[in-house]
Amino acid sequence: MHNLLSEIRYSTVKLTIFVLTLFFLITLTTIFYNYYRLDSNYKKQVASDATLVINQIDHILDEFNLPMYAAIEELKSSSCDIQEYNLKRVVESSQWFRSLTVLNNGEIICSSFFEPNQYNSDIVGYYTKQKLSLLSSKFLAPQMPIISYRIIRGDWSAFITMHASTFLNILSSTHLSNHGYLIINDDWINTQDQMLSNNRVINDNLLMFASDKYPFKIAFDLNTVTWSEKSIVSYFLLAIILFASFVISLLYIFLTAPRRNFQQALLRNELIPYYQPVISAADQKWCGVEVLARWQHPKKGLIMPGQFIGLAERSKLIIPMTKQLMKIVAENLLANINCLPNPFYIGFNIHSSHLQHHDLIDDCKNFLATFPPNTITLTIEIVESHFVESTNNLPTLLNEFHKIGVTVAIDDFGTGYSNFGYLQKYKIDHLKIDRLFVSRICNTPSETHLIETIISLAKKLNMDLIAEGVETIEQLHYLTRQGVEFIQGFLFSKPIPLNEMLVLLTKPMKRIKPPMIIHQLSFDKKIVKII
Ligand SMILES: Nc1nc2c(ncn2[C@@H]2O[C@@H]3COP(=O)(O)O[C@H]4[C@@H](O)[C@H](n5cnc6c(=O)[nH]c(N)nc65)O[C@@H]4COP(=O)(O)O[C@H]3[C@H]2O)c(=O)[nH]1
Repeated sequence: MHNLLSEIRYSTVKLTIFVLTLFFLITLTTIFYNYYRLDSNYKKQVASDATLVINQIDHILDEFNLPMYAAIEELKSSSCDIQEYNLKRVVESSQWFRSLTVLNNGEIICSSFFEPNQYNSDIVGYYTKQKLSLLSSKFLAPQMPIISYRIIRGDWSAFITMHASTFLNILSSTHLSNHGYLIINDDWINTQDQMLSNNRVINDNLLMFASDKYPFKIAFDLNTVTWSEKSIVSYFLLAIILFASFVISLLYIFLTAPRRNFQQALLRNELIPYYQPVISAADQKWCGVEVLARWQHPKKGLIMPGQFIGLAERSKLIIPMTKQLMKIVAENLLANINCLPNPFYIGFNIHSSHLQHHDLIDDCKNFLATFPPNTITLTIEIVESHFVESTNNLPTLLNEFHKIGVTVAIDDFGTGYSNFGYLQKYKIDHLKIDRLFVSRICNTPSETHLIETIISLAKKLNMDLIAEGVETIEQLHYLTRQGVEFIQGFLFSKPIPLNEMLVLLTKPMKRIKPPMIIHQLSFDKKIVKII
């Protein structure tokens, strides 16, 4: 039994862990899936933005080549005096560059911006170090970084200067406008026109893209990107998933709490048997007991079956509960076998699900084997509904019970079923008249006829009758006169714990005599006398 309970506990714990882990994994996967889906979509978006920016900058630089080469060619054949005006016109008409300067053998020949007195090697070196340079302007606009672009044709070369913002504006038009950088050689500038040292920017989350045509790169720093910029939807989705996880976990814990409590009760042996005497109507002596479960709750006290049998059935703990009761009853009664009348009737309520359970027969065999032979009559009480709705294996099962000496009783007989065909179909030993009928004895002729019909039906089918819920002397005598063999009810005793039962067994059962006065009951015009 303990093994079975531990098994149930173990499998429940396993199931709980499994469900929670599964749930946790699903939630986590969903979160990561969404995160990475958004993240990879996001990275794709950044890459496509980067391609657009690079193409646009490449295109602008391409456009510079033509006027620069043209200026070199012009200056090869004419002087700066003549060409200076043209250079200035070219610059004015360009929406991009701010100066155009032509050099020969490294010396400035003509410039749209520099005066001849500024044509020194300092300027030349500064602006023509690289094909493309990012510089802080010395002359153009002191506060604004500039870009210089140089082309070479033989001994001749030319460079233009332009505001870095020309390219930075393009960078700013992307989704990550605030997190973009333009990198020329090793010089970094952000979209706010600030030149930075690269070690302030380099990190693992930096996406960098290089132009194939020109020596520049652009970079986006994803580290500085906030969630809200990535996607407010993903944020919201995460919150919903986490909230749903929380609610479902709470629901799970809340809904499974009664089952867990009951399971704990079984493990702590809080489910105990109470015994209600079954009395022989003929001599009013003990014949046996019906075992009725009680939950001895450590805080709530004694809990009646009406409050937990349903839970035990729903949570599939009714079988372990019955097995545990059988074990306790066997121990209780074996220890006191000498106090018991011989043979002693013991009735257990068996739930219909237990009848499908393959080891019920073994449990009954083991129960009987606990006692010396022929000292105990074990009866399993099955509610009427199970016979009516029974499956095909019921006849086989009933045969098996009879083979091992277990008798079968229909419990709560007559409650709600009008088709009694099953009574002939199955071999049933006892019929327990429900206390509803017993309580109506002598009420009206029709109700009395009903119980008479049940009694005569049981007799015709050779079944022993046990009347449940006998509370009054009138009911007792009426049932005795009708030939009901066994009586159970508060008139003799309520269900009691073992110690009280043992005390009761030592005393002779109180004998209930017929009423001294002739009791007259009037049903319409008939007079019935109960003596
Ligand atoms: N008013 C009144 N009541 C009387 C009188 N004589 C007996 N009773 C009550 O009638 C019920 C008889 O049990 P039941 O019909 O099998 O009905 C049982 C049975 O269906 C179920 N039950 C109890 N123990 C078990 C169990 O171990 N296993 C299963 N499967 N069901 C159980 O719970 C039901 C209720 O059990 P209890 O509360 O113990 O209620 C018991 C008993 O206390 C009386 O004279 N007057």
